[in-house]
Amino acid sequence: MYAQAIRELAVDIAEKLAESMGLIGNVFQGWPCQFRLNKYHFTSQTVGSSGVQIHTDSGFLTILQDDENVGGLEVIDKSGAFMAVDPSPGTLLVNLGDIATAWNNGRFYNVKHRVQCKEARIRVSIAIFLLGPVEGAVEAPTELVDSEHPRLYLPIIYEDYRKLRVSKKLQAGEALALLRSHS
Ligand SMILES: O=C(O)CCC(=O)C(=O)O
Ligand SMILES: [Fe+2]
Repeated sequence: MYAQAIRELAVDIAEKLAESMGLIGNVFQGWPCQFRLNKYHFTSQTVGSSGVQIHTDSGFLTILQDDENVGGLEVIDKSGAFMAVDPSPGTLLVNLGDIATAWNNGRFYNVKHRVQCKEARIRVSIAIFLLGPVEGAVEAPTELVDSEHPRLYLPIIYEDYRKLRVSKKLQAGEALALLRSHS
C-alpha cells in the first residue's frame, strides 16, 4: 500500500539523517505521519496568486509527490530568493520542517516554500508529513549539544507547537524563536 510504503520511506530517511549526525537507533519509529492530498483549482483569475502561502512544514520531514505537469512550487534558498521547483516526473521531493531544526539543534534547515499559480489548470500533489512524537517532547540529543553548539530550543511538545504556530499565525518557522532556550 502506498501509505505504508511511503511512511516507511519517511522514517528510513529520517533515521539516515540521524545516523549522518552520528546518532544510531530507532529515533523515529513511533512518530505519526499525516497524509494530505492537495488539489488546487487554478483558473485564469488566480494566475499570479498564491495557492499556498509561504510556510515551513511544522513536522520533521515531508515527502512530496508533486504534480507531474503543473509547476508552481517555490522554495526559498538561504539568500532569501525564491527558486522554482519544476515538475520532474517519477521523483519525490523531501524537505525538512521545524521539528527537524529543533531536534538537531539548528543544523538542519527548515525550508520555506509556497505554491504559486502559474497557469489555469488543476494541480494535484500528495504530501506525507512525518510529524513529531505523540508522547514526550522533542529536544536535541545531548550528542548534538556542546560548548560550541549550546542548546537552542526548549523541549517541544509537537502538538503544542503546532497549535502555537496557528494561534500566533507564525507558519514560516518563526514560532521556533518563541522556544529559544536562554541557557
Ligand atoms: O503542493 C505542493 O507542491 C506543496 C504543498 C505543501 O507545501 C504542503 O502541503 O505543505
Ligand atoms: Fe509545505
